[in-house]
Amino acid sequence: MNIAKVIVDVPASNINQTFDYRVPEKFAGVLRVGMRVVVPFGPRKVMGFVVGEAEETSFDKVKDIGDVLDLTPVLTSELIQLGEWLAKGTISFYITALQAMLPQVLKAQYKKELVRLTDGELDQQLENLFAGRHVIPYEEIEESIVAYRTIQKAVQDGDISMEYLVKSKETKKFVTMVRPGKEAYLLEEAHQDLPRNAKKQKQLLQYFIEFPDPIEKQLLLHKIGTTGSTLKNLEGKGLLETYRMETYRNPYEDGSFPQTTPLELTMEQATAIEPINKKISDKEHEVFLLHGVTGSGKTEIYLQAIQNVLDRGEEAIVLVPEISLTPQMVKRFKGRFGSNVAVMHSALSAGEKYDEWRRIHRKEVQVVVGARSAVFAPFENLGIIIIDEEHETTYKQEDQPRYHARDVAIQRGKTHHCPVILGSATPTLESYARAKKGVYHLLTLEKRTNEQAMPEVDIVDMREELHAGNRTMFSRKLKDKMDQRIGRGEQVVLMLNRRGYSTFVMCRDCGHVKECPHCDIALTFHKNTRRLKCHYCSYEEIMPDNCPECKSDLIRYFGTGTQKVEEALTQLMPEASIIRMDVDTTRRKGAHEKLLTKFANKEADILLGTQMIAKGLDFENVTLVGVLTADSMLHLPDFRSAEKTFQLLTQVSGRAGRHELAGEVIVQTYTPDHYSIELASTYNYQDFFMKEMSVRRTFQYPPYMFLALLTVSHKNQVKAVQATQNIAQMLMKAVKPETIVLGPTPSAIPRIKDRYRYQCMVKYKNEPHLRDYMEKILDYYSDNIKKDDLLITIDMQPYHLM
Ligand SMILES: Nc1ncnc2c1ncn2[C@@H]1O[C@H](COP(=O)(O)OP(=O)(O)OP(=O)(O)O)[C@@H](O)[C@H]1O
Ligand SMILES: [Zn+2]
Ligand SMILES: [Zn+2]
Repeated sequence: MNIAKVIVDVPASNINQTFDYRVPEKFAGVLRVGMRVVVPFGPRKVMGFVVGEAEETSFDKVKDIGDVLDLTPVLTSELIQLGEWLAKGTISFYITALQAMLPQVLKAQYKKELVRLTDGELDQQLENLFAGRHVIPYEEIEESIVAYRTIQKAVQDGDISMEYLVKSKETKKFVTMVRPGKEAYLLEEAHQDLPRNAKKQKQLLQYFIEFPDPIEKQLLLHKIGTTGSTLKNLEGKGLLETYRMETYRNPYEDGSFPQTTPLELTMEQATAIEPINKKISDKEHEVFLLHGVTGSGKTEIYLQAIQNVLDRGEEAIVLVPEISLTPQMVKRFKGRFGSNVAVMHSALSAGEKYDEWRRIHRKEVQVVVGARSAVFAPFENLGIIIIDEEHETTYKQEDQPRYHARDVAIQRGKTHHCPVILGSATPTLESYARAKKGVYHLLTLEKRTNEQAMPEVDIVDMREELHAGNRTMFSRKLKDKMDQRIGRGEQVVLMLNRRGYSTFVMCRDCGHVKECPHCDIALTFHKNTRRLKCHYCSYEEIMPDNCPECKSDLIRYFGTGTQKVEEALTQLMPEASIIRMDVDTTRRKGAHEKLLTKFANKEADILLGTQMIAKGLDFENVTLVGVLTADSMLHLPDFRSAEKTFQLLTQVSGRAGRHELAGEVIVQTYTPDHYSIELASTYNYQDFFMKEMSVRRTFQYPPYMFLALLTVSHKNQVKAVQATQNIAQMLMKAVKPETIVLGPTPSAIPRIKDRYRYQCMVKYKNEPHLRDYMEKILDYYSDNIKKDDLLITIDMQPYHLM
């Protein structure tokens, strides 16, 4: 390659294109498409991706590539194209789309070093470079005479490796290994020659006489119960050798998952998997919507379809919503496929994420189970992509590039000619409507695998409780049932639907609510610090003793946080033991898993938590599920609120009675007649779908119409309104007459961090050029964006309408 076409790390609209750079002699034969480079850009040096190559360029003055950051490409050609598609579809910069596909560590220029992995002879130039050291700073290459080719080859041969210095507490990247330095009979001789009192040395030797395989030093010392100095003695005599070996920061000890074998499929499962397997063997793309009630064995279908893919030497991506929340899910995949599985989710440290990514990149695993961004796993032979709980909104990314993992999965499925499975007990209206139209292939599982009936759901009207004089947050029925179940040694799950709730502060005398001075939103009360905090900016203040308006001292906090429920529960049922699970108690890594294990071991009677307990949990002994406030989401300014309520109630009800013991669900609500609550209580997805579709048709929302949301923000309110007004007019002139342009309207949160926010919504059926119009708008305002701090965000598939 003479000329490299580079996308530089400068996210600006006039730079959203490739630039040509000459490849200097020292990188000839080394540089390949998909690698990251450092290039001069104006007065600066910036990072960039090589996305294409050419023998010559039409530009006169072309600068040289400054440095090469990778020794093997980090992006495949498929991902480079996917990046272009993604940037177009979401109206993002190409560079932003490319960076979204890579682990954090590869997005910036981290310090690097070269690590020697072999004790064997290296190339002489490399030997001189290392000069007896194990690790050298990467910059030393630049000052040395060693050719990049030589380094690249040594890396490919596994003699050295290039490491990023990631700031991470886990530095245990290399372990020291111990192995015999001499043949077994020589060890035995030495063993006999050792003096009697050299007990530990003898034990060490004895160990290697019995087990000559290398073993990790720490483990060995632990086994023998001795220290490093004993080992040093034997090393000095040449009897044992130590060396360093690279290990991955493996957050899941593979060995700790009991192996599982494929189950014999039920009739329903067998019928559902057949067309999937057919597409796998025909190497054809198709999207399947697997609609199966909770506990119907969707996961077993995924596992067996994946096995089929692996048998063909192909690879599989499984997306699950924020996997840290479902360690049980990881267990199921690791249990079936062992160390062939990489796990990627946000709770991993940057270093851990990079390690998992690298196992995929190096083709050491064939399966990845991960959250949203795992859809970009750099596999080259994909045989299936699975999205579990496809209705989860976490599959939509809320920053640039604002993509939905479902769209990316389908795009990759087309490229790789492989099936995509969307699985859910409560599919989104969009997906189900597509399945009904035959765009997706609908597969249905109506029964639980154990033929258990879905648990009975009882709706309790909390208004009646109030009339009857019960002012607690627990209805009499729920309280009675809890007593009964706990008395029998069974367990209870209580869910507090906190979305849309917070603990705000209000004056009981004048009704004044403390709001953030910079954002139009109530401050949240944090009990442990007695401070009020804004969840949109970082503003905080001390909880006042008196109302700032009327000076009354009756200023109190309201709302139902999990803490508050826990307190009330302890008062109501002092003998019951409770595990509370919410953002506060699960912040620390591994905390989530610990709490769940405790509950599974029956160390508590009640598991109390937020939404996070609704998904994927499977406890044998849970026979009662209580939902404390089913309707708190219903009144949010979001056209999906009924759908979300239905989904959540169905999911959480599915937690009860999954095994031998029959389960029961109690749903407390102030709006017992709302169709989403009524229909969820009878597990009637079909009727819910029909009803909600007619609502969406009436109000012209998806899936009848597509939406695009444009949000403008500025410190000056007038400027924000004017720009939005102008944009709405520009759009109205451009779009078809049947397309609806709404706005300017203040956003649901009209001010955040002192910036006023206005929005313009487009509802359309068919606007093939809408993205172009949007880009023109960004172009038109590019000066104001750069110089006047105007901010315009465009979401072509909005989920948060705030
Ligand atoms: N063919 C089968 N025979 C016997 N048991 C099965 C079979 N398939 C699945 N199971 C068991 O049934 C239970 C429910 O299955 P699974 O968790 O896969 O359902 P699911 O549809 O994924 O549920 P959810 O939507 O609640 O996550 C599990 O304990 C699983 O091991
Ligand atoms: Zn007051
Ligand atoms: Zn604020």
